[in-house]
Amino acid sequence: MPDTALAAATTASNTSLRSFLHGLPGVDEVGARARAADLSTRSIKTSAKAQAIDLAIRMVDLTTLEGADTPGKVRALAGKAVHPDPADPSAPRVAAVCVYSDLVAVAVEALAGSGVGVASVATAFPSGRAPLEAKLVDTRRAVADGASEIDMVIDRGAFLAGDYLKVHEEIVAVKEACGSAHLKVILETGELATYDNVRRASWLAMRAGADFIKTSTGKVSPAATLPVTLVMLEAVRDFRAETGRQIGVKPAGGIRTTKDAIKNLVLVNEVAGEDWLDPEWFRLGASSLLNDLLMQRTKLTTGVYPGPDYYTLD
Ligand SMILES: O=C[C@H](O)COP(=O)(O)O
Repeated sequence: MPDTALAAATTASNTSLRSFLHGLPGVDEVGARARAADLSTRSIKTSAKAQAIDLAIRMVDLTTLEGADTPGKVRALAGKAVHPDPADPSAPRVAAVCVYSDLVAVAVEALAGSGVGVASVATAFPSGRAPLEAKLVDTRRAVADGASEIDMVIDRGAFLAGDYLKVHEEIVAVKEACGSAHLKVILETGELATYDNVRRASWLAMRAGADFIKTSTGKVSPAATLPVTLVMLEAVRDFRAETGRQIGVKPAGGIRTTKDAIKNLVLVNEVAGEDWLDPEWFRLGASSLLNDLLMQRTKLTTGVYPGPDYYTLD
């Protein structure tokens, strides 16, 4: 894509955004599925597996996003984020704990000095259906309480209706409200209907200032499928080639096993490249992946699986 096309997309008009996004090359859906399936069959050596598991742990955004969340649950999760395996201090800490905005202050206090970030969902998560003013209040409150990362949802209704300008402007406004906090933009790919839309939404979010693009809220199925993550990894790769700016990727929702995590890491390496194989550029949003990573880690070290009650609940 010529630079002039990219420059034109910065003009804040729906016509220019539409022209840019619909001018992106179409996604070969069959090809994307086939490539993701092919890459997911790659096996890795035992020594590489140990490294991959530790990397995956360091990439986890340990998430609780339930209506029944309590300060006590968030404190327990924070403890687990810092010391995932109480019996093995060599187990690395996770990247961040991800909570609703009203629980940010609790997480920040519990994680003070730990190096684990606090991410907060915002902007009327998970639906995204609220006036922009309310979304900005939500964002500013989370940042004021100490969130270092904001996970915003896009307005899928506006996107699907072709109102790209509204989506663009909301992301720009939320980015500004974030201040120094990093902004992850959730596309909710399970509602975007086509892979072409996933590519368009990725570019729209990146153009508007996203630091990360994230697949899903975890509240809609399908969530983080490998072909969708592949399309988003292609987008960040191509965006960096065009602009020199590197954007992170966060698949989230339904990632529960070490196998799932390693398939994602293979995808990152093969599609975007090893520059993305770092928690700064790739995260795994998950509420119940960490225990499986810890179990597989212990199995590699000791040769036996720990019992089912060994780890605290995710
Ligand atoms: O952002 C993370 C997701 O909400 C987690 O989804 P999950 O509960 O399916 O792991």
